[in-house]
Amino acid sequence: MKMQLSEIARALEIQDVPDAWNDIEVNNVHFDSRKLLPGSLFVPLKGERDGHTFIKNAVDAGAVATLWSKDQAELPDGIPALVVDDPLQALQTLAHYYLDKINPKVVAITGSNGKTTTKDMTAAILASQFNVVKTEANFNNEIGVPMTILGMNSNTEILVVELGMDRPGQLDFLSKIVQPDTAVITMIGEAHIEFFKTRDRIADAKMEITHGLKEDGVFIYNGDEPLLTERAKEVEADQFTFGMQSSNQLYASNIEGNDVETSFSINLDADKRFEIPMIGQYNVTNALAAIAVSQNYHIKLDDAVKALKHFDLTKNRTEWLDGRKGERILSDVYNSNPTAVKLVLASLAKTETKGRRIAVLGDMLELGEQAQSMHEGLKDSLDPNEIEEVFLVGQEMNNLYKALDGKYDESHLHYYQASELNHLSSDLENLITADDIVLLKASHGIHLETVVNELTKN
Ligand SMILES: CC(=O)N[C@H]1[C@@H](OP(=O)(O)OP(=O)(O)OC[C@H]2O[C@@H](n3ccc(=O)[nH]c3=O)[C@H](O)[C@@H]2O)O[C@H](CO)[C@@H](O)[C@@H]1O[C@H](C)C(=O)N[C@@H](C)C(=O)N[C@H](CCC(=O)N[C@@H](CCC[C@@H](N)C(=O)O)C(=O)O)C(=O)O
Ligand SMILES: Nc1ncnc2c1ncn2[C@@H]1O[C@H](COP(=O)(O)OP(=O)(O)OP(=O)(O)O)[C@@H](O)[C@H]1O
Ligand SMILES: C[C@@H](N)C(=O)N[C@H](C)C(=O)O
Repeated sequence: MKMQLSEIARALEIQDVPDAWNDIEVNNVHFDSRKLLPGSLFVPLKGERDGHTFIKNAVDAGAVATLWSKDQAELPDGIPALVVDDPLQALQTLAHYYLDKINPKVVAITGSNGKTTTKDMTAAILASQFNVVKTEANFNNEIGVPMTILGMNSNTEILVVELGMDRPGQLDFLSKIVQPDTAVITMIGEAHIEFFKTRDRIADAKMEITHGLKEDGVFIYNGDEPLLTERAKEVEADQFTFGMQSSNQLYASNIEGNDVETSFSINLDADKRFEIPMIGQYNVTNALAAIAVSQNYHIKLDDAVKALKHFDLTKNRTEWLDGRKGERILSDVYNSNPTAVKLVLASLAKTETKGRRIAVLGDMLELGEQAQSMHEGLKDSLDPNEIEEVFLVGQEMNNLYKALDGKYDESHLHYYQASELNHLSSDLENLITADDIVLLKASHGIHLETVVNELTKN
């Protein structure tokens, strides 16, 4: 972004600012002094600590102005301060103002799983014809979405923004900030079900993404999910469905996969053959969502084919890596929940290998009272004839460990406390050979990426 400080003050309805602010240009916004660039507006937020205490760091890093909570005892030295009731709310207000100013088309994407992958795929296809800005990494909540909006530049034509939630009402709030022209729901799983109790209530919360949809907006959703098809009847906007079933307006056929890519055809044009550099039928579903969005913006299918062959995928989403001993590592460690684990285990079981298939599964968090049964329920996705070695990590995975007793010989079934990741890494190092495939999947909070880093470091 580029804005005069005086314009930012007007956007925040701050009166009587110094004329000198007309000559101060702000070219970035950040809430972390360790990451902000010279010329930035610093936004002090409260986490474990209070961001206000890092104002000197922000000034040293080149901040040219700062938001400042009216609750602070005194103003900061040596930097223009825009005094506001709440810096987070001010960040959101500024983002809404800036979105209106740039006025891009907005594609908003949510879903229990697949938001980030679909966002990356969608942005890649749309970029073949438009100037696109997309959510970086997983910046998808009440802080991340405003940051994404403020990351646009004056010639941004389409904003592809990921909207996350783990409580009712959050998507309603975010949808009304971004006011999408296109709202996408990838699927309904069990992510954060601890705070919803049922998938029905997760679906209710996901449908909130349509609350900010523009008058002439389009709602694009996974038509294979009954929880969505039934709720879509209440949505007045134009709609478009994608999925594996031929009842969808866009569906895939002739799906073929190997260990590094998956190809498929679509009903819109049988002559087109798509390839994605990922495994898993679920990633075909994500690609269908992206293709569906692209047709809303009249992108040629040939351009969609090209874009999906090679696109910039955010790390740790079913990502192939090379292990130190020559093994292939499938890193899927950003998050985890039952549907995702079952699907990625099914993909692993079908992946060709000269050696063994090894699954390293960490706890699935935020499942609430269903945690035990959902962890035990993974036993049906593990077959020693397909996945020879199983390593389980975390308190909840102890339930699966017990459930697999008798199905796996104890010499091929291993259990670790979440605090024993170093022990797990060394045991894996000792076991793995160059011909093996190793899948690692766990919730973010288990930090299985530390094991991935150990297995892949040069
Ligand atoms: C407020 C904040 O910045 N939090 C980030 C901060 O957390 P922490 O509590 O550790 O902050 P500190 O106490 O260290 O510092 C306080 C503030 O001071 C700043 N600061 C610190 C040191 C310094 O030298 N200079 C400084 O300026 C600092 O920046 C703080 O502002 O740090 C963590 C580690 O980096 C961050 O993770 C934390 O970020 C929070 C979680 C956040 O919300 N970040 C957003 C930008 C974001 O979108 N993060 C996404 C993950 C979002 C997510 O999990 N989404 C869920 C669904 C939505 C759930 C929603 N209810 C939610 O709350 O998230 C999903 O399932 O996808 C990401 O980072 O990937
Ligand atoms: N369509 C899908 N259906 C089921 N599981 C999926 C789907 N897409 C991705 N996954 C699984 O979810 C993992 C995370 O994918 P991705 O990051 O795209 O989801 P997300 O919704 O952005 O997650 P988060 O809520 O953490 O942002 C993948 O590595 C894969 O295991
Ligand atoms: C980290 C956040 N995006 C998330 O998905 N949390 C759940 C609990 C997970 O990590 O599986």
